[in-house]
Formats: sequence, structure tokens, C-alpha cells
Amino acid sequence: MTEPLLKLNAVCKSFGTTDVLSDVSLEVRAGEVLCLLGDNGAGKSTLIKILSGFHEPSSGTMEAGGKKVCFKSPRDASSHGIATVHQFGGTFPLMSIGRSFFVGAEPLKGLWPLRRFDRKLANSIAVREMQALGITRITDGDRLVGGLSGGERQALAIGRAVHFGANVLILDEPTAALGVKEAAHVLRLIMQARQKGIAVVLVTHNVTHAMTVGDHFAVLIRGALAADFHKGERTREEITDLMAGGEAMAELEAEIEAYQLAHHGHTPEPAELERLTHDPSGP
Ligand SMILES: Nc1ncnc2c1ncn2[C@@H]1O[C@H](COP(=O)(O)OP(=O)(O)OP(=O)(O)O)[C@@H](O)[C@H]1O
Repeated sequence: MTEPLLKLNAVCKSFGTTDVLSDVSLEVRAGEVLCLLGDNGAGKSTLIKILSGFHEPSSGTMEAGGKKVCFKSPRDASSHGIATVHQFGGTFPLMSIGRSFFVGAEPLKGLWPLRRFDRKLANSIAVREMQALGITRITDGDRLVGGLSGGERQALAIGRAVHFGANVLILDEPTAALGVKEAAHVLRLIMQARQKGIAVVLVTHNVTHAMTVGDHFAVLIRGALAADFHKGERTREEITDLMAGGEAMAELEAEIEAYQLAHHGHTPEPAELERLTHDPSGP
């Protein structure tokens, strides 16, 4: 088996007195899609912010390419080939496709002091990369990003990451808010990235999407790694149950059963049920 491209060893993260991640150990390898699953507030975003250099772990260590790393900023993470694409592609609506593709790494032309942005080159590369990802409708790099569909924006962001040599691609809910066809296209882009040997970390709430492209699955429940398994090791029902906090439902069922036993078979009244369902750790 290949060396993991990214590895977390017993990572914990707290904000003040709030413990958000506890003792998370996880790895992702080249050419693998790791799906990070979990209910709202489980800690998925916090985990990917650690992987992408937005947050430092409170304790625990991280390795990239077999070497211990400590990312102080997103720039540190990107210098190790880690690219993060945020939910809406993280692109700038009022920028052109060519500008947005090269933001921070603009190709220049002309001699100093007249060096300036090479719009034609930027546009042609951006359009070529998008077309290579199957977005053949885009032929004009001067078009504004704001006029692209959600799937096209994802393609722009993924194309950009691949063009700049990412070896780990972190995608935060890339199919949320997309129609069925667009979501399918984004899933195809993920498969293309995997075929190129890129490690993909995919955050999603959608079990179907995860099961379609995932090789490796990690489920977070209240900041802890509740399950870490590979394709074929769990059924869809088991994954759905884990994601929906199946253990919380099992606890509630046990509490209702105990109530019925203690109250001669009566089911709890609505007020009592509310008291039972109230999760003291909730908001
Ligand atoms: N900067 C912060 N300061 C304090 N608490 C935070 C901070 N960031 C996140 N949290 C808390 O950490 C917990 C996990 O949040 P996180 O955003 O990582 O969850 P998530 O799994 O990504 O949720 P969702 O699916 O809803 O996006 C939440 O209870 C959240 O309120």
C-alpha cells in the first residue's frame, strides 16, 4: 500500500472551553476518495480547516507525504499540494473566468516596468482546463464567474486546483444546492481527479453521493471518529444510521422503553417526550 499523502495522529481541537474534535486519527492516500460524513455540528468543517491550514490543532500531529508538518496558514497547506474548494467554488462572482482561475498567480507579459496581466493567456488556459473537465459550453474566458452555474463554478475551482498541482483536493459539500445532473457532473470530476492519482477528501451529507464515489469513509459524531472503513465494509443503511446519529436514536428508544416499563406501558405525553428528547449537549 502507498504512503498516506495526509495523516492525522490523535488530533484534538478546542475553541476556548468547547472541545470540537477529540483524538481524531485518519489518513488519506493517493488516488483515494475519503468521504467525511457526519451530522450538522459533528466537526467536519473544523477538521478540513485543520487539513487546509485555517486552524492549528490544539494537540496531536499531522503528516504530509510521510513528514511531520505544522500548517500556520492556508498558504502553508497549499505549498504542500493541498487545495480546498469551498461550497460554492470559492470563486469571485465579479471576476472573469480567466482572472479567477489565476488569482494570486497571474501570468504576466511585457517588460518591466510595463509588465501586466496576460489576459489572453489566462483566458485560454482557464477555458482549456474547464473544457478538459467536460465543461464544453465555456468558450470565453472573459465571462464573469457570477454567470456560471454551481457545477461550472465547482469545475472552475477543481480545474484550478489540478492545474496548480494539487495532490490533495478537499471539497466541502460540492454537490449541496446542485441539481441532479450538475451533481452527477461534479461527481464525475471527482472520479477524474482520483484517476489522476489525487487524494480527494469529500465532505458531504449525501450518502448516495458518498457511496457512488467514495473508497474510504470516516464518520464523525460530536467530534470523535465514530467509524473509519473502506468501500464494501458497511451497508448503505449502516452508513445512513451512523450519519443520522443512529446511536442517539437508539438511546432515545431505550429511554422511551424504560419510561413505558416504569409507567405501566403508557407512552410518554408530549411534554415528557420533549424532556426525554432534550439533548443537554444541544443548543
Ligand atoms: N471558531 C469556533 N469557535 C467556537 N466554536 C466553534 C468554532 N467553529 C466551530 N465551532 C463549533 O464546533 C462544532 C462543529 O462545527 P463544524 O462547523 O466543524 O461542524 P460541521 O460538521 O461542519 O457542521 P455542518 O455540517 O453543519 O457544517 C459546532 O458546535 C460549532 O459551533
